[in-house]
Amino acid sequence: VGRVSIVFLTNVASVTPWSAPIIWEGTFDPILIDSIYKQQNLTIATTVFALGKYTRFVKDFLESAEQHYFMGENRSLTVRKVQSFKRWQDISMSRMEQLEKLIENELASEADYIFCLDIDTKFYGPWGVETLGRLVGVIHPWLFDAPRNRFTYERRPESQAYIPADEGDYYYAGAAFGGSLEDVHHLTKTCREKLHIDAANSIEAVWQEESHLNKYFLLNKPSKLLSPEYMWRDINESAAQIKVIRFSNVAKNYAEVRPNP
Ligand SMILES: CC(=O)N[C@H]1[C@@H](OP(=O)(O)OP(=O)(O)OC[C@H]2O[C@@H](n3ccc(=O)[nH]c3=O)[C@H](O)[C@@H]2O)O[C@H](CO)[C@H](O)[C@@H]1O
Ligand SMILES: [Mn+2]
Repeated sequence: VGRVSIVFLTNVASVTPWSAPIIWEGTFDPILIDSIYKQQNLTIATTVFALGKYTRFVKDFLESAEQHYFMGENRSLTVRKVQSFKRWQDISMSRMEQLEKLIENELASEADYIFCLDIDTKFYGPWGVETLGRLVGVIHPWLFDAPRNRFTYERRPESQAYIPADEGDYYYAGAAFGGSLEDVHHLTKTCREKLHIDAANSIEAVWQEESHLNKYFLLNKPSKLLSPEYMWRDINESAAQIKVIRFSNVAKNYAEVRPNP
């Protein structure tokens, strides 16, 4: 009596057209890469914003990060008060300027890498040194499988985030990006400038700073991409390509949690 195992292989691209790696489960050896990075004694900064009712997400974010997000002693947590806004869109967009100033004033000299994450999220699997790189973007969980003509880029030429129909590589999530302090400073500064120009012209990009991030990554190619394992739709959603959910949105009642529609 024999046993037959059937393994379903789902092909995913593990490299971009400009030769940057795309990180999926199976494309790296976590033990080997950990042992290499441990010798470097790196400091990784991570930022999240929690304003208004979004403070409810902080506990699960932090507790799950303790379990799955990098590992190491000497962790420290700093809380800052930031200006809030009436509209959730303004809260979300204002993160670019806050991050730009935070990097300039404090983090540039203190950390080697930074990740900037949404707070309505939770870790479910390992997120480690395989994610480190000069400039890191995450492929959006709703559009990783979609053809380019379905990408929700800003399509109005009046906006600084405009991307014409025949351009664009991937659709990136606004909820997670990172890299070296220098590169992320340049990213946040550029997006802040473009957001201000749009505001002065009374135009708001269709997906706010996520639209500007997508324009930035079109012109400044990320050196590493993370698969949607690193920013998934919801823990209860599955897709054949996703073998491990490492970090996911948590379900939220938009009408109840946001200050405006
Ligand atoms: C998965 C993903 O890529 N999510 C992006 C998406 O919608 P989301 O629905 O994920 O946006 P969201 O409501 O989570 O807002 C983004 C972030 O702003 C902060 N916040 C927002 C409202 C509030 O009252 N208090 C508060 O603290 C909080 O850190 C939150 O995580 O589009 C947004 C801009 O349109 C952002 O680019 C998000 O990152
Ligand atoms: Mn979010």
